Amino acid sequence: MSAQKRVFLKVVILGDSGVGKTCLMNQFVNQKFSREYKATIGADFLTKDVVVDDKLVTLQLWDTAGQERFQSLGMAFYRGADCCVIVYNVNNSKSFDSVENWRQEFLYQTSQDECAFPFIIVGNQIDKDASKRAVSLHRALDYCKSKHGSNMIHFEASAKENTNVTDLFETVSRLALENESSRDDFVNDFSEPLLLSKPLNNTSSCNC
Ligand SMILES: Nc1nc2c(ncn2[C@@H]2O[C@H](COP(=O)(O)OP(=O)(O)OP(=O)(O)O)[C@@H](O)[C@H]2O)c(=O)[nH]1
Repeated sequence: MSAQKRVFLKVVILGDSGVGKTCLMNQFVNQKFSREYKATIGADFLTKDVVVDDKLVTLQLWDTAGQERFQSLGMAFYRGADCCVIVYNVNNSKSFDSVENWRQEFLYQTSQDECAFPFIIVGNQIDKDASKRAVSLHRALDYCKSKHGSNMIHFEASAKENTNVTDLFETVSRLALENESSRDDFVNDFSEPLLLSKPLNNTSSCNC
């Protein structure tokens, strides 16, 4: 197979402990879900080859620790990100309250332009009983709208039931690609990419 130019994109996934960051990433990359909770220590990454609008892309997805005692280790990996995903659990109000703290911490650590840098906010675990809901879609959209001038998109998802996970990472890929400017591209062999060429849908909000 002939070598094609490949774009290398870095995505950082943040959010409180237990919201499902690892599970979302595993569902997208390995099509697997585990009920077992194993805390991420520092940060860990997986890669996935995708095609976005005829461009070959290697996504490097960094899963960072939500647990406070491991967080400072993970911050070292924020640098060079092309997109940031912040996850909360729709059944846990505190995890939603933390979203803005994660965003501010990321902006502080990376000195990114608050208006230009792309953030994707994800309400995970929507598969659980509706009576357990603590964060309504309305509340989440209001938060996004309140960040006037920011490049922010909101999704709801379930890593367990694989709801919206592909659409979520398709949007991540597109936003990261748009944002990518000064990062290194490289030429590499290309094998079995996931084709991401259909129009975006299932985005529940708001490019503020
Ligand atoms: N019902 C349900 N459970 C989920 C979902 N996503 C994750 N979980 C469960 O939530 C727990 C925590 O998931 P993780 O993906 O490890 O959470 P994390 O955000 O990576 O946690 P840290 O590594 O501590 O930052 C696990 O027991 C998962 O099985 C989901 O969409 N639905």
